Amino acid sequence: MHIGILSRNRRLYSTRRLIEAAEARGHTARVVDTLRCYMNIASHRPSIHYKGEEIEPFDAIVPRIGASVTFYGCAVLRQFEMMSTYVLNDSVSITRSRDKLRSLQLLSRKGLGLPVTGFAHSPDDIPDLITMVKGAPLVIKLLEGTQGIGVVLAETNQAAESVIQAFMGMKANIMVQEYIKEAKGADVRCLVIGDKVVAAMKRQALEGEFRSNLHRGGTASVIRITPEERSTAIRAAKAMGLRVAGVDLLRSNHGPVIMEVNSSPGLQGIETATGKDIAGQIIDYIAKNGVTPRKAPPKPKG
Ligand SMILES: Nc1ncnc2c1ncn2[C@@H]1O[C@H](COP(=O)(O)OP(=O)(O)OP(=O)(O)O)[C@@H](O)[C@H]1O
Ligand SMILES: [Mg+2]
Ligand SMILES: [Mg+2]
Repeated sequence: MHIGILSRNRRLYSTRRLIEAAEARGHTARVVDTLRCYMNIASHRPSIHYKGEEIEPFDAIVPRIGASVTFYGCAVLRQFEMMSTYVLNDSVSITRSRDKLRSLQLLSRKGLGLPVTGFAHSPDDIPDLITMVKGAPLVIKLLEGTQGIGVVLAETNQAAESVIQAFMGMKANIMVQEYIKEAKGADVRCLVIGDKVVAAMKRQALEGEFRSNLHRGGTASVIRITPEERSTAIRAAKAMGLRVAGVDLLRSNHGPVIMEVNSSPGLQGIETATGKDIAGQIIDYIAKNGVTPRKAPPKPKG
């Protein structure tokens, strides 16, 4: 196979590992800088141009699209889809996963466990919103935050009210969530490939911190997950339409609750914690399940 890895930077751990894994299996791989792809979308024969030339055909594309380039990255990925190239995660699923509210609404519809979560626009509705999510302690989150930045724990209703007011005053989109205290500052990352959880790790927050993000000083260790956690993670990835996903769970008193589903999960933390060759498993999955024949684009219907 000839695999294209959509990534901004070839030196990133996950990108490097995917190339290594592809080459180790006798495939070829090329890093394509997402932001250097450009295209004529009105052409009757969809194509992508790259640094002055039409890009070569790929058997599969592995999108590694960072949160800051979601919009353009998904447009490029959609163009590959137009060209009938197999994409590991498709543009619709990635767009979906980047909107925390939309994701939680979808997961809820599938009956998956979630922390009680509320969302409101008007400051007039704050007291009611706080009551609706059962009062403090509450977690308040910026919808577009990452790496734990913009996630605040409010210990009292009064603190919650002023933090929500402040965020609303800044026109920031937020959601308000029940604080899962019994998780004790830990979450579980399940790495899903296809219909399997291939690896799982526990991330534990620093002493005195509730956010377990590795960027916030959290530490990762290998963990055994329960059958219920396993099936929750697999169903969550499926509900989102993702073939590869990092599903983050909290261990609550009423079973696993999903915090979020990541569509470009990092490989460094989980490979280091578990010692598993996740990049290799991703390439093996594509070789087995992916790769549509390149020369036969589907006939237009109707
Ligand atoms: N409702 C909650 N109850 C308990 N702990 C929570 C809750 N929500 C978040 N946390 C803790 O805070 C951390 C960061 O929250 P979250 O993952 O939602 O945001 P983020 O990491 O900033 O977003 P992203 O992962 O998309 O970058 C989580 O890993 C978890 O440890
Ligand atoms: Mg997170
Ligand atoms: Mg995330």
